[in-house]
Amino acid sequence: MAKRRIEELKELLQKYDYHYHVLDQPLVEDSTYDLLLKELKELEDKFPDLVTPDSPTQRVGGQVLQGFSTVIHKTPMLSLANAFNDGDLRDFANRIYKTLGEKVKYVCELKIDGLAVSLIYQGGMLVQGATRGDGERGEDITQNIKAIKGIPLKLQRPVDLEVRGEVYMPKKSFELLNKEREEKGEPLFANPRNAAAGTLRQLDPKIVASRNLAAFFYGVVESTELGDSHRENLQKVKELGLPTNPHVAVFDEIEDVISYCQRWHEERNTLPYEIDGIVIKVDSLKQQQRLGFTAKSPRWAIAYKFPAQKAIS
Ligand SMILES: NC(=O)c1cc2c(N)ncc(C(N)=O)c2s1
Repeated sequence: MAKRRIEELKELLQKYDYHYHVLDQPLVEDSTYDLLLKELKELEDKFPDLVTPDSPTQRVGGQVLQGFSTVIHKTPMLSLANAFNDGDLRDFANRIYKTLGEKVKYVCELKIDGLAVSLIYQGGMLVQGATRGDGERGEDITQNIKAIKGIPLKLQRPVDLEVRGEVYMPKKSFELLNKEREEKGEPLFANPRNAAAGTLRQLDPKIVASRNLAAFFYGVVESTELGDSHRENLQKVKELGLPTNPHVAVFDEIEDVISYCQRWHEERNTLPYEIDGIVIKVDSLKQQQRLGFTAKSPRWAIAYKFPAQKAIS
């Protein structure tokens, strides 16, 4: 019966999307995927009242937008203070020890060179995607977010969640896109970050769908179920079906954080996406709360920035 088959197809396609775009381990050939999607589309055309917002057929909305409406972030999207050398990292550690009078664990994550976004899920369904904007107000890019296949339209559990992440363009997609633009005599994008930004600013979601953007999520804001450490929250985000970056490390000593930054500064070119540094956060949410924020950034986190890579001529 149609309703059951539609549910079955949605579940299959969502699983295939997750394995292909998040785990990078396809389960079926593209042709098989396309056939199932076509069958779902035909069934939904025959039974339009059985269409649900989490159906893969709803990823690329119909209309081209006239513009983006403004979103006011319930919790501001703050920027990170920067560290440019080992000394800055040691100062960061000393300030924290001075304030707390106790040791902390540091969580280190790759700083993805993309575009910060904030997603809101209600009852597990994606209801809004917004850019950072000025931190207080961003643009509503929900339509474009839905066109990014690695971003689930429905979470593995029906939770209410606001999650922060970075949308980026993998290096391979960037090279391909610039090759196409060169053949068409169009201006080239300077780097994957600009290409991702330019793509998310498109008013036509079909263009976004064609550009192969991806995302990593790294911060939980509003959630019905917060853990008590950043590491645990990252694990929760992953279990809910959101893509998270695999390179996460926890250290007790800032000297080990420094070597981790050094290592990734050397190895960054082996990654299939661009990073511009390492984000270091205090792991315990209680200790984060005690450290609080300055006017514009958390005292419990810092971005270790790599020196800009010389442009490859
Ligand atoms: N501006 C910010 O707060 C952040 C920016 C970024 C970024 N570009 N990449 C990764 C993380 C992370 N893993 O926390 C953060 S946090």
